[in-house]
Amino acid sequence: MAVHDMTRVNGSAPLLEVRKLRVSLESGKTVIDGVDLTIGRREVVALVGESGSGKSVTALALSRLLPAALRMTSGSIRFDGQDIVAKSDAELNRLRGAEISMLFQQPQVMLDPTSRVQAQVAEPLRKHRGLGRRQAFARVVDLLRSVGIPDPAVRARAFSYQLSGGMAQRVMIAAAMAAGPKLLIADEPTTALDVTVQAQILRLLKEERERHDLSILLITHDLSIVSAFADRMAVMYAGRILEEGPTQEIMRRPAHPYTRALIRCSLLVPESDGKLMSIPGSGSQALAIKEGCRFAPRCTLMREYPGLRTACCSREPELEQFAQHWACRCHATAEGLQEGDVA
Ligand SMILES: Nc1ncnc2c1ncn2[C@@H]1O[C@H](COP(=O)(O)OP(=O)(O)OP(=O)(O)O)[C@@H](O)[C@H]1O
Repeated sequence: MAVHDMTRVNGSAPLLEVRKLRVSLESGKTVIDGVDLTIGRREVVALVGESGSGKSVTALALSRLLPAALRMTSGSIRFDGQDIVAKSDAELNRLRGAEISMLFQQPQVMLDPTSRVQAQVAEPLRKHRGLGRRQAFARVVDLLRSVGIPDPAVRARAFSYQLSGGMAQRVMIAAAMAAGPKLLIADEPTTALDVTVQAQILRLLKEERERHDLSILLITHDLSIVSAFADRMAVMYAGRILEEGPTQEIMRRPAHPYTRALIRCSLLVPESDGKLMSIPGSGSQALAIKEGCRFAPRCTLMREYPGLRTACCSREPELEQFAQHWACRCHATAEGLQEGDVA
């Protein structure tokens, strides 16, 4: 049996390697339960899944920015040869913004309305690159120009409340890119924007990746964005990754019934009964399941193939390899794939 281990991506050592990450609430309740995640250099990896599945907590854990109520209880995080878990607060402070940057959903909320654009974009330049006021201003204007902001010297002196949502997100990207990070974690970066602006921002992120050899972890609910933008995707459910691999392969041949349901929901095409597809039940109770697959209570295969019940409900299925991607095997077994079809 192939073991889920991606120590190399496209033949080279990955930029980020997360192994068996666990995060719990102070009460002891586990919210991230053994996540493995690998991001190669210049690779875009999308993390998808329902609300509450643990995407944002995973992203925050990567640069050790968990809120006080949550703590990492085990696992390893290696970034560019560095052990993130062993780093001191001062070392993490130097890393964040310089080597790992973050981009969030609501740019107008994230920007300080009382401070000028130039101050906010210059902050990482002054902190991590030691630039003086004048040099930093010139660099800010260059950065604003590079993210497509017209009249950058004028906009640099504006306050962020004077910017549209799309412009504000461009400013956030300029600030995130200012110190030349290797990894950008983008948590729903286009969700608050209208669709035409969404496309512009995604195009800009693609350009940034090309220009700066950037790797991106993209968190999104939107599978059309994943399909257009991500090299690989990881599907998260109740604190675990259920399926992971090259985006186009998973979109064409999803193995896990949860992934299949997500893809069908995203198509917004009515089912045979005329209703739009939805996944019955909710994932909110799934973390409480101690044995077996967390998706089992909502799984259509479980109803169609009662023979699966013993296997799926008695132990958490391990991910196994199908062609180039990973998911649990019992679903393939249920669908009658022959031994030879499973790598
Ligand atoms: N500050 C916090 N305090 C307590 N629990 C939290 C906190 N932040 C997240 N959680 C819990 O951790 C789990 C994962 O939340 P997370 O925000 O990572 O989900 P998500 O997949 O990013 O959802 P969404 O798509 O809605 O942002 C949820 O059960 C959530 O309630």
